[in-house]
Amino acid sequence: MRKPIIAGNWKMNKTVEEAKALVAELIPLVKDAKCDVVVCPPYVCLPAVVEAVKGTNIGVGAQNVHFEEKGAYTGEVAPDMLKSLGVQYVIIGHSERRQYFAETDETVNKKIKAALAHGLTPIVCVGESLEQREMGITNEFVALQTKAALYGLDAADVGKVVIAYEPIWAIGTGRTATAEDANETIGAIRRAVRDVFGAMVGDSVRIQYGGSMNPKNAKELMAQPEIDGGLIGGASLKAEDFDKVVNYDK
Ligand SMILES: O=C(CO)COP(=O)(O)O
Repeated sequence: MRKPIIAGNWKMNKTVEEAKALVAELIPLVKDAKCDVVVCPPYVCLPAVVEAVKGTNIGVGAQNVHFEEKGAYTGEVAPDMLKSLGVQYVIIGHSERRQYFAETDETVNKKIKAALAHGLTPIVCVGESLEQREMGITNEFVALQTKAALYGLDAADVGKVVIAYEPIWAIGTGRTATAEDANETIGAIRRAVRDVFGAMVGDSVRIQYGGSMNPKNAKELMAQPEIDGGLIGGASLKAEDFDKVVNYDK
């Protein structure tokens, strides 16, 4: 059985004060959740959020990481820096980073390896554009992205990775993939993992859906056999909404 994992990607939202207030509201609401609960605030909020969630069931993730250990990389943050703060997860290869910040399959692969080497759990994002979906190449494209992201990893490490399937056209648009489409594409991602790393790893790797997932559609998406959780943008910015997604089963 794969334990569901629901993570909030706050993107570039919340000051430190706002982050503390949101987490304080969230802690009692999600304390009995059956899934793993993660929040991914901006870098500057990480110390305060890590401190605030101590002793609770909420894990903390960053939204990006550099692949080098240290050095002349102005503006970047190394895996060790996150680890020493008490951060457990890191989102890697979000489509916004691929689109606006020149993230490539190659840098995504390097970042995943660096994160794993430092004991951070990568949340690796893959997903097709609207054009690719309309061309009918969604499954091939996400399989390719997945194989490129995980290239050269040990099977044991792949088992620790979380994959997030986020169709680009569904992010922040209010358009969600139908539960069946999301399930089918996630099935294709799982087959890609199985092809390279074997059935055991393919069957155990957790794959989230992301893209306008919210209190209204969470239950239906989570009922799909291939969907092991969610990566939530807009609906993770309000405690009330994120609570309803995390507690989709109540
Ligand atoms: O990109 C996302 C999470 O990483 C999804 O964002 P929305 O939930 O706002 O569509």
